[in-house]
Amino acid sequence: MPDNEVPTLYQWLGGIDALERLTNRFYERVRTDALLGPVFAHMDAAHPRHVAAFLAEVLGGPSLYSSQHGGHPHMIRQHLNRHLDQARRRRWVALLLETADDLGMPDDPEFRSALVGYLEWGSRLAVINSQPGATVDEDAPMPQWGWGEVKGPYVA
Ligand code: HEM
Repeated sequence: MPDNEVPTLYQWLGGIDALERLTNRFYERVRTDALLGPVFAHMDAAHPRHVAAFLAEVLGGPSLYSSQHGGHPHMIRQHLNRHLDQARRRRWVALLLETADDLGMPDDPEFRSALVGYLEWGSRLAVINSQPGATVDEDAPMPQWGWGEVKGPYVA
């Protein structure tokens, strides 16, 4: 990457291997969590890999989820009628961030504020899409998330 080029969030966090480490460890914890365990009781063994592919694409990496896993409409479909609530959403976000800390993922203010921003947005949409009457927009584009207001990593 040229020195003056701002990395994507995907590059900054370490690419697909780092994301798969994150989701594998995260869903191990989810399984044993009192609030979230029952919600994910029937989760497929490939679920952590699929979510890593989704996050990779959102955070500026390759279009793995669109090309191999049905794209954004498929993800939305997975949340329909799950009746998720704010308590479960908050636990989901908190556990993911704790797992990122445990794994020593980048914790600079710029990266973490962008990551938290995406997780807040995405998890709130998951709750909305899980309520009775929610429908899937088959043309929904994949979200794209960047550094936001901080514009890039801190350079001393
Ligand atoms: C940024 C937030 C989120 C993202 C990016 C995300 C992503 C995904 C993706 C990509 C899938 C489909 C996986 C596949 O294709 O196999 C999925 C399924 C699912 N998600 Fe989420 N999700 C988010 C938030 C949440 C939250 C907050 C909850 C619950 C508290 C939740 C519960 C579920 C469940 C129960 C499934 C189906 C699991 C199964 O196969 O049994 N998601 N999610």
